[in-house]
Amino acid sequence: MKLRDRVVVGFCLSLVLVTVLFVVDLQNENARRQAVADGDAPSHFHGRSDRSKDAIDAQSAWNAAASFVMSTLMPPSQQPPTRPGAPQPYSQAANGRPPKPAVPDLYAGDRFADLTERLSRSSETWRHRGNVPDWTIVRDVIVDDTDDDGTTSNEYVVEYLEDGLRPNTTALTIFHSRISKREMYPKNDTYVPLILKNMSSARILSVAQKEGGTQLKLVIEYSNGDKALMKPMRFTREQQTLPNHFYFTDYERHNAEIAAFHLDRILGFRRAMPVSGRLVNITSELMAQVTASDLLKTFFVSPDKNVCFHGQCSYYCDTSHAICGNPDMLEGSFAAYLPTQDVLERKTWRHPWRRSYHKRRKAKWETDPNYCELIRNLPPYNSGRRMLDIMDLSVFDFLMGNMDRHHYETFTLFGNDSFPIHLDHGRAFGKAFHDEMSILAPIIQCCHIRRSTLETLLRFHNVKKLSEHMRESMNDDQLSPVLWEPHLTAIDRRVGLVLQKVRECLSVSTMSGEDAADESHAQPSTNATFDIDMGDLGQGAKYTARSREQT
Ligand SMILES: Nc1ncnc2c1ncn2[C@@H]1O[C@H](COP(=O)(O)OP(=O)(O)OP(=O)(O)O)[C@@H](O)[C@H]1O
Ligand SMILES: [Mn+2]
Repeated sequence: MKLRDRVVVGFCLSLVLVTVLFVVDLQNENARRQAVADGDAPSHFHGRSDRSKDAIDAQSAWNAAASFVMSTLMPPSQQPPTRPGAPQPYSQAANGRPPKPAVPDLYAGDRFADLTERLSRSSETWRHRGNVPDWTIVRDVIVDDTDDDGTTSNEYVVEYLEDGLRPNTTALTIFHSRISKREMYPKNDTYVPLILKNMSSARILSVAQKEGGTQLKLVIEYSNGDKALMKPMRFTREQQTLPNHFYFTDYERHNAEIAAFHLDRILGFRRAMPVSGRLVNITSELMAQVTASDLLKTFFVSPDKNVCFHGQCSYYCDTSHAICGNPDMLEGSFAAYLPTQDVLERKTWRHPWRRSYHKRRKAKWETDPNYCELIRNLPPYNSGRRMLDIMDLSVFDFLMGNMDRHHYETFTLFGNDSFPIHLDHGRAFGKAFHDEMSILAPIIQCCHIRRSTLETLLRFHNVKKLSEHMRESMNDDQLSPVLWEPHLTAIDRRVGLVLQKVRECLSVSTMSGEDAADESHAQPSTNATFDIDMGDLGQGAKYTARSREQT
């Protein structure tokens, strides 16, 4: 081939090559434009075909779906750690993670017709009616302790103490004079709303720290001389008990105190003092009214320019656990003050189903299934109302998840046959997605329930839900909504769980023939055989409130 021919062929070949390169480049350019129009970043995709883009899209969608499924469905312990040794999330809801999946409500569709039928049987079939003189022989599950005519005899503080109480000039002093042997206040009491209103709006005259107890509380005095016990807000409503905290190291929740008062009233117990929420200004309403220097010197301004204070107490009273306003507005619960001890003395009792307050030890009742037999032989549980009051307290605490019932108090004026005061509910409403069945231990182990309490629970289960009553009742509170919704769901679910336990008690007692009229099987008193120290069950002499954890 001549040189001229070679040049022509080479030129033609390079023309073809340039044309091919041009066409390829044109295709890429079209594809890039398409990718931009699809919203995809060009850098993800230069030089790849549509098929490979689809594959990448599918892969990333799967990865996202898989990581979502992993994070929502798998328990945290099985999830691969994001970084070895990385700190684990500190709390459940406050950190933005989705709340736990709903807890199944096993008895939502069960109307407990068997329990309703049992309650409808004529009164002649009730073996124990009125005061129970001897609990060692009672094996009835449902016990009716109202008198034969359906009434309950009562005595009032005012009949005894007219001279000792402050003059009846405020709603609270009148309330004090009407405290009775049966209850703190009567049904539909008109003084309760007045007291709630005053506590949430009256001018605060003085502020001091409450001695005793483990966490910070303030004694608030109003211009009319009335007092309230204030527990300040530490966390938002959604904050749950920290997973690694015991019941005795849990923080107190101001909203739990408010909700517990409403729950006690709705259940018809009326054994708690009225508690109201209030938004206060830390600077002008609290700090300005403090006179004690040891409290005053704990107030400070945080780096975020919020006003804070921490007070002095044995748990969580330091700079790192300070109570802070926003920037100086703070929520708190305000519990109406009880009459002073020198006027109306109270007695402190160790709760028979008290927990161990120890991180490793168990209480006697947790290991001894016959524990109730010990208790039913002991005063004040062996006669009168106290046994049923402990069962009521167990229902009350179970519904709100309160594990911190170490002691309770009664008014000594009325003797042993008087109600336990429902006090100190700051550690209730801590776990909305967990039902702590051990709180029902008194009911499970003794198998007794007061007839009126059972009727009330059945009504809440079958007619208007307890959560609806709670929502309505708490609606007027200044801090409404008082409870996080999952706690209200939990309350309804727990009503079903109590009813189921009562049903189980009834079926066991029927199977063992204890339902028959013959009571000859009554247990002899086992007073002589106690092998544990029950010495301080009757009083709280050994009780120190400084730090409750047992070492
Ligand atoms: N409304 C009230 N009026 C007067 N005194 C009260 C009132 N509520 C509680 N107290 C008293 O204050 C003490 C401490 O209150 P509370 O138990 O609510 O606080 P706490 O810090 O949770 O205590 P603890 O750590 O002992 O459980 C109680 O033992 C009780 O005698
Ligand atoms: Mn407490």
